[in-house]
Order: sequence, then C-alpha cells, then structure tokens
Amino acid sequence: MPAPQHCPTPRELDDLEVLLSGALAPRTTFDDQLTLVLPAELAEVVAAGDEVELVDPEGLPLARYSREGLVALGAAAYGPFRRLQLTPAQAREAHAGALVVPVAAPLSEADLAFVGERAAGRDVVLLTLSGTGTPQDVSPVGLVRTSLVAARLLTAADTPAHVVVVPLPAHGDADLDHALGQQVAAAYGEDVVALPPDDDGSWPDEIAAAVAQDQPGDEDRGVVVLFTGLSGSGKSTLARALHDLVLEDGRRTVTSLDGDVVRRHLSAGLSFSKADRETNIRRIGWVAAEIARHRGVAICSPIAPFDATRQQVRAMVEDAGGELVLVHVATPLEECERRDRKGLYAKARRGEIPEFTGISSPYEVPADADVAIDTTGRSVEDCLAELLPHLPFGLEGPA
Ligand SMILES: Nc1ncnc2c1ncn2[C@@H]1O[C@H](COP(=O)(O)OS(=O)(=O)O)[C@@H](OP(=O)(O)O)[C@H]1O
Ligand SMILES: Nc1ncnc2c1ncn2[C@@H]1O[C@H](COP(=O)(O)OP(=O)(O)O)[C@@H](O)[C@H]1O
Repeated sequence: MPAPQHCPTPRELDDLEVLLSGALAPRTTFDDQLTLVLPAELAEVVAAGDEVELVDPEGLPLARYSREGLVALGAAAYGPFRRLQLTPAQAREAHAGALVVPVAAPLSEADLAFVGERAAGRDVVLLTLSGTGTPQDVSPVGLVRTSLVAARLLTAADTPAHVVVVPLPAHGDADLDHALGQQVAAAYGEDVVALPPDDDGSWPDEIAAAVAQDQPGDEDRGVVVLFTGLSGSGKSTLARALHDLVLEDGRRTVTSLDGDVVRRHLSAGLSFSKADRETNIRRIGWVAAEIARHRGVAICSPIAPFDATRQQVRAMVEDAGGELVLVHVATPLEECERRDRKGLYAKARRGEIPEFTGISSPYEVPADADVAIDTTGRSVEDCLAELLPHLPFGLEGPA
C-alpha cells in the first residue's frame, strides 16, 4: 500500500524546507517546538511506525515522514526567488569568507552603514529570513525584494553584497524564533553579525519604494464585502446596488459572487446540509480571497449561516492581504417571511423544503459584523448609505 499523503500548512512546509536543507542541524526533523500537526488518522499511522508522504499544495512529494525522521524525496522547484534559496553548504561554497547578516526586516540607512563598516571590504551575505510570518513591515517576497535593493546599495558603496534566502517561518514564540534565527545564521557562515535592535527604521528611498509597492495603501488593498443574512433579507438587492456603485465610481475592478448564482455554477450539485453549506461558503471564500490577492473588490451574498465558516473566509481573505467587510443584513425573520419573494418560506412551513434557514436550519447571528442593517421599511439607498462608511475605499453614494 502506498504511504498516505498529507499537505502541511505553509508554516510547516517552510520548516520542512529549512530542516531538509541542513540549516537547523543537529535538528533534522519535526519535534515539540517545530511541530507538524497531522490529522488523527495519519498521526496513528506514524505512531504505529509507518510512513506518511508529505506533499506540496500541488501534490508534489517532498519527503517521507516517520518516527525515524524525514527523508527528502524531491526539492520544491517553484516559488519566487527560489534561485536565491541556497543550502548552508551551497552558500558557504559560493560565498566563502563572507560576513553573514541575518535580515528579518527591510534594512534602514543605519543598518546599511553598520553592515558596510563591519564588512570592512569583505563580501556580505544578507541572509534573508523570509518564511511565513517572519518578516516585519513587508510580505515574505517583499522582504527579498528589499534585500536585493539593499545588496545593490551596499555593492555600489564598495561592499559586495549577496542575497541568500532561508524560508525560516515564525512559530509564535519570540525566544524560540530568535534562537532559531541565530542557529540558522551560524550554519551559513563562521562570521555572523546581528543588526543592532531599536533602529528608527528610516529607509533609503529605494527601499522605502520597495516597501510601499509591497504594502498597498487602504485605497488599493483587496476588499471582500460579505453580506450574510436570512433568505429574503435583502442581501442580493444591496449587493447589486453596491456593485453598480463601484462600477460607477470606476476606480476598482469588482466581481459579484451572489448566493443563487454561485449555486448554479461554482457550487452546482451541493445541497443545503450543514456540510454542503460549509463547502459552498469556503468555495466562495477561496475565490473571493484570490480576487482580493489581486487587489480587486469581491461582493458576496450567500446566507453563510455558520460563524465558523465565516471565520474561515475572513482568514482566507486576510492571508491574501485583503480586508473583509462583514455586513449582517439583519432583517428579522418575520419580515423576510412576509416578503417571501420566491414562495420558499411558505413551502418550508409546509415541510416541503427541509433544512430551511430560519425555519428548520439555524442562522448564527455574527458577533463580528462591521455593520448590521435591518432593511425593514427602508429604501435600498438608505441602507446603502449606512453601509458605505464601513468600506475602506471611500465610496460616495449616488449623486
Ligand atoms: N433549505 C434552504 N435554506 C436556505 N435557502 C435555500 C434552501 N433551499 C433553497 N434555498 C435558496 O438558496 C439560496 C441560499 O443559498 P446560499 O448558497 O446563499 O446558502 S448557504 O450560504 O449555502 O447557506 C436562498 O437564496 P436567497 O434568498 O438569495 O438567500 C434560497 O433561495
Ligand atoms: N431596503 C431594502 N434593501 C434590500 N431589499 C429590500 C429593501 N426593502 C425591500 N426589499 C426587498 O426585499 C427583497 C429582498 O430580496 P433579496 O435581495 O433577493 O434577498 P436575499 O438575497 O437576502 O434573499 C426584495 O424583494 C427587495 O426588493
């Protein structure tokens, strides 16, 4: 029987790469500090002395994992700046005798002066620690870009500098992360110097520009507006009105992911069981997060009745660098049922539609909504005016 496969989290995948590179020797496998959390059934496989195959998100086998440790299967080949990811052995060969400087944040003017002074003419390796959650002020790939700029500036000032990337992630424990950073740096060279702390962080213009490009202002961050509420509460109507307003404004691209429309395409075939509703919302969240990653606006209007699934959408959007605006369309059940545009409530009351939200299936009221709008007895324009101040990109109502 082939070993069962498992795709670790981004943090675990980073740890896996660093462990396999030898940069954490004598540590060579996951342990109590560098944890690998397996689903219960796979944890049992390992506990029984068998192997699990660890794969990347596309299914490429990376390593075999068992109680005995890790065995590398294939090196991950993709990802930005992979050519700069050298193992300690490769880096020591390519940059013998260089001064190693661990870098976890964009270098400031003072940092550059410090490195130039300490190098005193020697080559420098800017050991850029760009794993999940490690860089300060920028994304992991943004940190590498700022290090490349820093290397150019140092080289131009007669300190030949090179960038080597290590995907050392953060583990939520500052002491552990500091110790790991030191351990990794020592693996890359004999001569390591740490940047002084408490720098005022004033960046040279070129580095400031790379940071600014990496961190869009609120005006261009991706935004996902998630309308949640009972059937007939007014989600689609408000979503459509907001969609048109974004188009009229013209500054942003916008995609609508309406509940009914998604169910005819992306989620065709799914039922209204709890599990299928969760799948439906996670699919919407996944697409919306991709839209946010490209700095677009996504407007979603499913019922999304479960808090835990809405939280998953929030996490997906934020991981993609976007902002989630959660709008609870809080029209009470009585009013939704009175409207009963599609005759569904009447059918649900007669027992002809099982698991109908609000009647025979729960709706968990969000505690984390940015705004709750009861549309009862109000115009669409009025409700929209209540919503607009909660959007991060300053939209004005219809003229
Ligand atoms: N059992 C049951 N419960 C709730 N809703 C039902 C059900 N069966 C069909 N419909 C119709 O499907 C629309 C809701 O689909 P969603 O994808 O938004 O629901 S969910 O978020 O997956 O819970 C919902 O549309 P809206 O009225 O636009 O909300 C209903 O028209
Ligand atoms: N202020 C309002 N905002 C949104 N919808 C309203 C409002 N007042 C009345 N309605 C009516 O309520 C119904 C809401 O239906 P819809 O937008 O499809 O809800 P949902 O998508 O939540 O099922 C529509 O018939 C709409 O015209």
